[in-house]
Amino acid sequence: MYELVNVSKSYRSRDGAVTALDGVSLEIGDGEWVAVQGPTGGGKSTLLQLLGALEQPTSGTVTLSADSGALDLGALSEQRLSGIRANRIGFVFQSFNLIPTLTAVNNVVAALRPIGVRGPVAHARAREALGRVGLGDRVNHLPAALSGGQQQRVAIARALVKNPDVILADEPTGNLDERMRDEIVSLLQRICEEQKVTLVMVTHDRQVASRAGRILTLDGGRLVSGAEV
Ligand SMILES: Nc1ncnc2c1ncn2[C@@H]1O[C@H](COP(=O)(O)OP(=O)(O)OP(=O)(O)O)[C@@H](O)[C@H]1O
Repeated sequence: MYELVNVSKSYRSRDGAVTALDGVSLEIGDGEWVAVQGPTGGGKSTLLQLLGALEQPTSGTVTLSADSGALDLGALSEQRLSGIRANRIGFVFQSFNLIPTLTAVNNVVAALRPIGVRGPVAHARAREALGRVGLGDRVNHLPAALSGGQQQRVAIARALVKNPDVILADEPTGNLDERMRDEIVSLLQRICEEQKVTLVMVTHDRQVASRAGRILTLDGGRLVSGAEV
């Protein structure tokens, strides 16, 4: 799915350049579930942003497999990258990031618009995705009328509705209590297994990470364990 070769990422800040990732090389296979751990500032979110084609590496290569051959994400135009994000990558965040003025179903429909799926077809697909995450009876609720766990289910439905190849989740259980955490992780695990979707999850929670097939540990921008498949 992904191959990273000697990837570094620096940001310019007022105090000079900050190296967020430093010489990271790794592979992530199709359908793998990988957890990303490490101390704060270690580079976890930066890695997810590179995998999500939201940022490009300062040096090294990030390649994403495609039917047409491997795509070098650092060499593509913003237009191509946004097409890849819209079609192939689902994002799930700690703070859910739902649009507060849209109902659950319309939040999910919004993920289909950039790939040209609209109208009744989009609504049918969104309802079906909400059914898959156990929210078939909440489709017309606004986010504020849903619990945190339910809002995260809507966000998962929104990520999955386009049938992505990969879900990138940044602390998806960070705002949930333990019971909700376990439900959300089980849901993501089950759906990704069923749909053969690759799952990369940043988490500070060791119990969550222990359920992944592999744990990557980033410290000071360097990959200190988990590179080997
Ligand atoms: N847009 C940016 N501009 C400047 N510096 C940044 C930017 N994004 C990240 N950094 C810096 O890069 C380093 C790695 O940040 P990153 O957010 O990837 O770490 P993290 O492991 O996700 O941390 P946390 O667990 O606190 O979320 C940090 O020193 C951070 O301050």
